[in-house]
Amino acid sequence: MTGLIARAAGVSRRYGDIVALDHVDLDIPRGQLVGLLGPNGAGKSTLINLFVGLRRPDDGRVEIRGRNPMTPATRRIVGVTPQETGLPLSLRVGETARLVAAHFADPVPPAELFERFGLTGIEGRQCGSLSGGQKRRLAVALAFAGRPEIVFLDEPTTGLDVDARHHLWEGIRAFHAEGGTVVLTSHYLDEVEALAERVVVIDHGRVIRDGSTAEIRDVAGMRRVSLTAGELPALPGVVSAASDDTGRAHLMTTDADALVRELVTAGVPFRDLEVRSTSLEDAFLAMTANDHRSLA
Ligand SMILES: Nc1ncnc2c1ncn2[C@@H]1O[C@H](COP(=O)(O)OP(=O)(O)OP(=O)(O)O)[C@@H](O)[C@H]1O
Repeated sequence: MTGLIARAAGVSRRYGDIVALDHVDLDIPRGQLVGLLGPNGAGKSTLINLFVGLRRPDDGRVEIRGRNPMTPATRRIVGVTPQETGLPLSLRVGETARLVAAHFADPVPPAELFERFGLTGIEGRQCGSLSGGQKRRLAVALAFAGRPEIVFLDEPTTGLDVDARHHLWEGIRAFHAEGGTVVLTSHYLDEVEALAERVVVIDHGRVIRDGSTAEIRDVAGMRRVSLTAGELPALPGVVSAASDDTGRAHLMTTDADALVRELVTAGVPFRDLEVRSTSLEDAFLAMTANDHRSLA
């Protein structure tokens, strides 16, 4: 089946005076792996809560496969790991997995799920005795138990060490490779770069950018120009400038060629010039900084 699996159309959600989402439009085609990126309080979790039917929008419409996410039939095709996971602490890991599996007609056998998410060997442990990282991995694994069509993962790898993160990534990638749709939020920008094919940047309850990971980087078009020099004159096109402990200057610019030409024209004595493309994190910071500036 192709086409859209999830849609938010003109969605707003307020909590008292706080506008958590402000007229958000977002279409998610079946099979896509989408990263939602944004600073704390941007509205990412609120959007996920609407998609999984935990809350209703104040305005607009949210649909999963064209239907209300709150209906039981729709919930059965949706997997979710919320930001804060409440596992039954006195149940064993295997029992918990079987309990979750019992809600579905054709669940993934727990052993297969554990294998996929690197949890084999802890089936007999009580959930309450697991480390924070193990609890997190179990909670994420359980989102896949019912062979969902779409999975929403709110900061799936928070608090995990590098190995555990990579194990989870493999599980998520395997689901996606079989045609599953994934929407994840993350504060780890390398995670979004590593997993997602599409990045939706949310800030102040609005979608401020929507594109491929490469496009998002290009939109900001930022380059980092690093050099060792004495006092630098005012240079056009420099978005931000900083120097490190060694006195090396790092200039963020949207036009590295023009900046280098300007340095030469101005007769600035410099050495060890380096021009690098920026990480998504740098681009993201530049984007939100630009947006805030344009509002000023
Ligand atoms: N139940 C609630 N009651 C009141 N305000 C809320 C509630 N849930 C969220 N908010 C507010 O709505 C805004 C959006 O919050 P949300 O949790 O969706 O952001 P987020 O992008 O997921 O943030 P984070 O990255 O910190 O998890 C914030 O200002 C938050 O304080």
